[in-house]
Amino acid sequence: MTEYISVKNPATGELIEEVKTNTNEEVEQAILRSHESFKAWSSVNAHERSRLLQSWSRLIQENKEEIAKVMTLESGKPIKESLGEVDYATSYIDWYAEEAKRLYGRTIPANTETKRIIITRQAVGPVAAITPWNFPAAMMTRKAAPALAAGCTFVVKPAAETPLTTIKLIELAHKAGIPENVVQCVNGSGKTIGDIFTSSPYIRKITFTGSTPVGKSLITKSANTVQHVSMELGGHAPVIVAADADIDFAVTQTIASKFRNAGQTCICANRVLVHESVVDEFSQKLASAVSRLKVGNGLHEDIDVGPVINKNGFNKVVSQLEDAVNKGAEVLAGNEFDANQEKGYFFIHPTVLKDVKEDMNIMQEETFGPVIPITTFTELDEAIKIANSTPFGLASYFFTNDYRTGVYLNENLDFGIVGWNDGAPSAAHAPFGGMKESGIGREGGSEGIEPYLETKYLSIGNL
Ligand SMILES: NC(=O)C1=CN([C@@H]2O[C@H](COP(=O)(O)OP(=O)(O)OC[C@H]3O[C@@H](n4cnc5c(N)ncnc54)[C@H](OP(=O)(O)O)[C@@H]3O)[C@@H](O)[C@H]2O)C=CC1
Ligand SMILES: O=C(O)CCCC(=O)O
Repeated sequence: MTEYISVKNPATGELIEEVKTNTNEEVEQAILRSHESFKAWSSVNAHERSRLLQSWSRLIQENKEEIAKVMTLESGKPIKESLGEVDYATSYIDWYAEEAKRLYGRTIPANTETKRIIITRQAVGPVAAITPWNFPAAMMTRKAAPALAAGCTFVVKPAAETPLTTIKLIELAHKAGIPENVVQCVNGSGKTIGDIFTSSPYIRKITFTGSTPVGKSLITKSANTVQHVSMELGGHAPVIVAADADIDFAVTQTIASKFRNAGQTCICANRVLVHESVVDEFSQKLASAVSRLKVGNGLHEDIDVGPVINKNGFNKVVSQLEDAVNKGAEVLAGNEFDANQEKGYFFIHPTVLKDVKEDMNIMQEETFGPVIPITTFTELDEAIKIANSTPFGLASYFFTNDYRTGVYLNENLDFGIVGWNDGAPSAAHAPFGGMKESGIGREGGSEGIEPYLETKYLSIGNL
């Protein structure tokens, strides 16, 4: 019997579309097609692969408004953010269309006159990707673009909440001339399809963005087939506001970092540590600005913060808030909800908490919602200790105009991404990824294509 995923608008709970799921056999056939088309695709010359990627990017841009609308409908993010995400998604395709032409090898001087040593790079093989709902376009293209540029074939399983954007982008890839078997989309349960991907002898690499527990299980399962893995997992980003920081700037940047996609990003500000001498000024200015943010259906142009994705996401945030307030946190803004379980929409008003302590869950777990917990520190080392005290190591931020403080913080924070007076560090041309349980590997920049390449060492003898 054919099964369907009901894709619903998280701002209203209304059904947008039913998407047919793929049977296990269909997923296996897609993998087989990926395997069978690998040789031909990896043999296409890099300039041609680059041209095809450029055409894909152009077509996406030509359909930008339509894609953004679909993205807002299925993810709930404000339309201005969806339009921005389309640009962000194509920036990865544009970047890797160029990198395709720069997959250089090298030679190594041999220790005898009768040998030559040549190092070349080749595509790792068919790649399987599992992507999340929070960035339905960009998390796919930042995997697909380097994979295709390197000569890999690619099959993606998008999140059940947001398959429509991905389906549309894959259609456009085919329209751009990338062969249908080279880039494919399958739909269904993450667990079932993840198991098929990780046990397949044809898939040579699995790349995932999502929660840390799922990432860990994919790493474990892919060990059986020794697949390459790239994992972009949870974060718990600290923001450190030093005594000398430009407070107004720190407030603006913290808001930009925190409320993008209603706080549902793995790099958003999650714990704000403010020097005790400036905490009152910072908290008051922050709460006042946060109270002015407009919450609502992301299709309306003036909306700053949309709904959270679903009931599970809502319950997690509410339970963190209850725990914090019960343990003595003070609410400076928000802590209000507009949720309708029956209809299926869940809005959380942007919230600021003060007097947050380390034993509160909100300081230990990723929130994935529009809440800013503020705590204080006296010595810089105390802030560093708190910042580094979780298993996560994705993004961190600090605000200071003192170069010694800045260099010291950068050298002592155990995070893959550090924003110094910068709450928005993401860029296609820079390596994005985490330390510790936040992941393995980097996406973006020249580093982002490395995981899709094997190194081959050729030793020519008897010359
Ligand atoms: N790093 C990040 O950007 C993200 C982090 N998260 C974190 O995870 C929390 C929970 O969100 P949630 O959506 O449940 O995240 P998940 O990690 O469960 O989902 C992300 C993707 O993984 C798939 N998936 C789920 N279970 C498995 C599995 N066992 N094997 C393989 N793939 C699987 C999902 O498929 P399916 O649609 O079928 O569930 C989806 O495509 C959030 O609150 C947040 O803290 C979530 C999303 C992104
Ligand atoms: O939340 C994520 O998984 C990725 C954050 C988006 C970005 O800034 O690249």
